Amino acid sequence: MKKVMDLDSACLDGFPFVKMVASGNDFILINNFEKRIPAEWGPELARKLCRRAFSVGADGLILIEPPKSQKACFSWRFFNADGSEAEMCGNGGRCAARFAVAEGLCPPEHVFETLAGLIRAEVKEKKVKIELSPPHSLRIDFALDVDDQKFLASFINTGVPHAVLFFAPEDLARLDVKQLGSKIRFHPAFAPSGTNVNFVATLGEDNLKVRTYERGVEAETFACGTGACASAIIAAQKGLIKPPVTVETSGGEKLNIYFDPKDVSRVFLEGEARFVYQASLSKEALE
Ligand SMILES: N[C@H](CCC[C@H](N)C(=O)O)C(=O)O
Repeated sequence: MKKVMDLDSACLDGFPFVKMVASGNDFILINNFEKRIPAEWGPELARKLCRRAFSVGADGLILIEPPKSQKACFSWRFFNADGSEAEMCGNGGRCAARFAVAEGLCPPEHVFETLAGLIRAEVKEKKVKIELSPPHSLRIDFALDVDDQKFLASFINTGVPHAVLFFAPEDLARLDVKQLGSKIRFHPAFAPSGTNVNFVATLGEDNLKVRTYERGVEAETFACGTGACASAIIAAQKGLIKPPVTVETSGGEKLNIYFDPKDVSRVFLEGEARFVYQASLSKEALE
């Protein structure tokens, strides 16, 4: 007898989903308003569906569900590819907002619920702008020893935790992001939750290049929305750039970040969120 905890692939056979991408950060989105997918299945469903080559493949899985509060038109569950549930995802949030409008769940301007708080979204066809939850836990320029290397790091939580380190552009280009990123991601300084790790170069007074090692994907992704915002805020606090900031992501697409350097409680992330395809699950995709 299968417990409800065990994912029942048979009942997911034929279940509709869409694949979306935001600057190379790609996601599987499912309209779970009827709550046919129990919350307990989220981690295992994410691990199975996000596994590239063996299934759909994505950086994360997003379940769109009814809101808990009157202020929002949907709530979501966000799971990284490794099955870990994250409080927030900037690029995933932009995809979710566009998907919710396409599904007829929300008007183009709406609010949705995440574990990091309420997120305000503005959908204008492919271009989506969201306001993050107020960033917190800012720490600028502290020493970080990684094995026998010493780094100057900064930290901020933009819905999820982000460490930020600055490099010269030529050093950033040749950096082994996976090797160094994985060491910092699990560094004791960021225990117990760990952190995403952003490697940043200043390209001009309003232009950054950001490469991100993502917690829960455990790899460099082509873009990280909350990481781009974290990098822009810290660069401004260090006097390196002036907002609005254009962030060049690893995948080559640009993200626009808006905020007042004197009041970083309101941060806006803007970029394209695109539909790649819609399909239905085969139970074999869950084997
Ligand atoms: N991997 C992140 C969540 C997704 C963040 C990223 N995809 C974004 O666009 O903000 C974490 O577990 O903290």
